Amino acid sequence: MSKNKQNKPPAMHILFADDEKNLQELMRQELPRMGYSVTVCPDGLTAVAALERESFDCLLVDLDMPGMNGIDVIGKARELRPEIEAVVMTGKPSQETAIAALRHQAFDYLTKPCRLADVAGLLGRVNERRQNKKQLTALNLRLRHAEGDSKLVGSGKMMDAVRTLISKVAPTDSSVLIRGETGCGKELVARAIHDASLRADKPLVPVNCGALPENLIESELFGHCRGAFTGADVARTGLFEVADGGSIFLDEIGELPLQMQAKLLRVLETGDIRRLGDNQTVHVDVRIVCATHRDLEKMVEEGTFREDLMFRINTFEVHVPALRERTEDLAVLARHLLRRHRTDGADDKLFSADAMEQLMSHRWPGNVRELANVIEHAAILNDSLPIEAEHLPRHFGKRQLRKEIRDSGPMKLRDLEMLAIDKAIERNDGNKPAAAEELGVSLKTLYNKLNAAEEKRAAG
Ligand SMILES: Nc1ncnc2c1ncn2[C@@H]1O[C@H](COP(=O)(O)OP(=O)(O)OP(=O)(O)O)[C@@H](O)[C@H]1O
Repeated sequence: MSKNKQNKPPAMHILFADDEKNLQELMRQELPRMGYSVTVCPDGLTAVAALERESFDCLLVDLDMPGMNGIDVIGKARELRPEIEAVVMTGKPSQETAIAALRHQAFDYLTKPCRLADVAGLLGRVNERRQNKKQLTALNLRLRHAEGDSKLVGSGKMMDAVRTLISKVAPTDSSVLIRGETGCGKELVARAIHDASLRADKPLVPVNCGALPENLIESELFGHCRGAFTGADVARTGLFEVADGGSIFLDEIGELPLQMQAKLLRVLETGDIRRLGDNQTVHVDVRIVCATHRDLEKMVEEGTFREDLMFRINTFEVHVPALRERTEDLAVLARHLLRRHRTDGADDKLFSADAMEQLMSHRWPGNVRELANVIEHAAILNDSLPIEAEHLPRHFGKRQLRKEIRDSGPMKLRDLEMLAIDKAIERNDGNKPAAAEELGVSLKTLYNKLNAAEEKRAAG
């Protein structure tokens, strides 16, 4: 097979229905020459019978046929083969028929007599649209895979409360502020809100405010004109415009610099955005969903977050609980996350009792994201099921600590405490607030203990 042929999209299968004998013959002959296969029908009823029997990519149908007209054939085709692209042909064009065709989502409209070149051009466009739809489906699949399943797993009391809040606020157009620790599922909640809203068929555009370089935030959010700044070689549509009609998810809103907070507030209040370098404003209709793991009230006190912006975004708050606060969901979440990698095995045989006990006894400072990573690690290491404790990451949980205690011989309680502290700091790559969180003490207590140990060491 030549390379060219390999790249060619598969030919379309066309259903042609028209009562004109000449046209039937013409299409029977010419459509295969254009590279398409065709089934020719002399009337509407025969066309419907063909639709029941075979699947087609495109329906080319005359409007006026004896027995069943073209609009009814399209209607039936929509029921039987929803993916089909329909093109209407008529010798007597009128506004009513054009409107009826559009109402049935016909792709286009051909007036008879039509030239073969017009038919070829139109079928080329139908084919292109088909390819674009396929690409879109493939991209959506990839996106779903990258984002994971958007189902909110967990049936404990706390997740039930979150779900109730989502179902109440979703259908309104209120701004929502989602709060919770890092990795606890805030983005998933934002998606659930959007999916249950009246904007569900429009885009949800996620923006990680913490990941955008400060000098690019404004152009990312509001767009820019060509030449607006050095390097702006082409105009760019901002994410607010992309989200028009849908929702924007401003993740890590607490990371937004003060100057941008002021600009964002203006946009939220008026709905008008101005591209960088443009004098005109554009009106957008966007629902705002924000998330943060930061204490915004404290930031307001410290002067690093605008109070007026906080009031604008927190009309409605959803608090997503940390994983350690809802251990009742841990087993079902662990199974759900393992199913992202494995489809074999019965649900109740996915983890050994020992492995599950270790998962249950961990404090999960990184929440569900940490659990997802631990499980991915285990799924890669273990070909068979159940997942055993030894497949969990080496530094994981208390296993390592237990082993060190066993290997170290007699030990003072104080030393045991220091060992737990050292391990927690090591596990969290030196991040003391995360280590304190994992140990279940305040950061201040952790520092006090470290200082006391240091003083003791210095004193010999
Ligand atoms: N209730 C849940 N059910 C199923 N999967 C979940 C749940 N909560 C979180 N996850 C999964 O955990 C991972 C992290 O979730 P998500 O990105 O929503 O967290 P986040 O709070 O937005 O994180 P960050 O604070 O870092 O932005 C994702 O893979 C997500 O699918």
